[in-house]
Amino acid sequence: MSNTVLQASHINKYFYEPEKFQVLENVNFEVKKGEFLSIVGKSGCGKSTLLYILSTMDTDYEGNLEMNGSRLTGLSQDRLADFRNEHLGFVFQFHFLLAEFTVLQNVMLPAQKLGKYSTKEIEARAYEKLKLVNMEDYARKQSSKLSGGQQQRVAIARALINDPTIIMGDEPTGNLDKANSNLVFDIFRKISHENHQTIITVTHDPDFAKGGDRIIEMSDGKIVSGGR
Ligand SMILES: Nc1ncnc2c1ncn2[C@@H]1O[C@H](COP(=O)(O)OP(=O)(O)OP(=O)(O)O)[C@@H](O)[C@H]1O
Repeated sequence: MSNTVLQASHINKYFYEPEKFQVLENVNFEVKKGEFLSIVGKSGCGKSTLLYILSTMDTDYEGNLEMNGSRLTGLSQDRLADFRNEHLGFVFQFHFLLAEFTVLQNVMLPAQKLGKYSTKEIEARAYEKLKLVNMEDYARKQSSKLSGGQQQRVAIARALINDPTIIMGDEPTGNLDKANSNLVFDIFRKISHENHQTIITVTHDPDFAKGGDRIIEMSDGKIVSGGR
C-alpha cells in the first residue's frame, strides 16, 4: 500500500502580469506520511507559488492534486476550506498571531472554527500543544508581549491544534536567530518522527533543509533534484 499523502501531477502555472509567463512547468510532486520535506531554490524560482497550490489556496493551475488518493483539484472553495481546516496546518515567516488575544486564545482559534470539539476539550488540546512547544507557562499572556521566537512557537502550537495531516511552512525560520531556528527545527522533527505528521517547508535556511528527510530543489519553475 502506498503511504503517499499528497501528490501533484503535471502542474503548470502561469502569471499574466505584466505579461504571460510560465512560473511552474510540469511539476510532479509527492510526499509520504511522516516525511519532513524542504523545498529550496533561488529567489523567484517558484517555491511559494508551488506551496500555495499544494495548500489548495491557489486553484488557478493546470494539473492534478490529490490527498490520500482523493482528488482536490476541482473541489468548490467551501469544500477546500473545510479540507484545509481539517488536514492542514500553516506556519509562516511572520506568525500572524492576534496581538490583543492571549496565547491560549490564539492557539484555540482554529479548533473553534472547526467546530468538532467542546470548549473544554479545545482548551485541553491547546495546553497539550503549548506543552509540545514548551510554551505552556505563557498560556495566559497577551501574545504581543512575547519575543519573536516565542511567538513563532505559539504559531506552531496553533498550526497543530487540529492534528493536521500536513504542516506547511513558508520560511518558518526566516525571521528567527539561530537558537530559535534550532528550536523550531526540533519541534518539526519531533512532529514528523513521533506523530508521523508530514512537513513541507519552503526555506532558505540550509541547515533546516539538511536536517529533514528530503530536499526538493527547484530552478526556473521546475524540480531539478529530489523529486521521485
Ligand atoms: N501574483 C503574481 N503575479 C505575477 N507574478 C508573480 C506573482 N507572484 C509571484 N510572481 C512571480 O513568480 C515568480 C515565482 O515567485 P515565487 O514567490 O513563487 O518565488 P520563490 O521561489 O518563492 O521566491 P522567494 O524565495 O524570493 O520567496 C517570480 O518571478 C515572481 O516575481
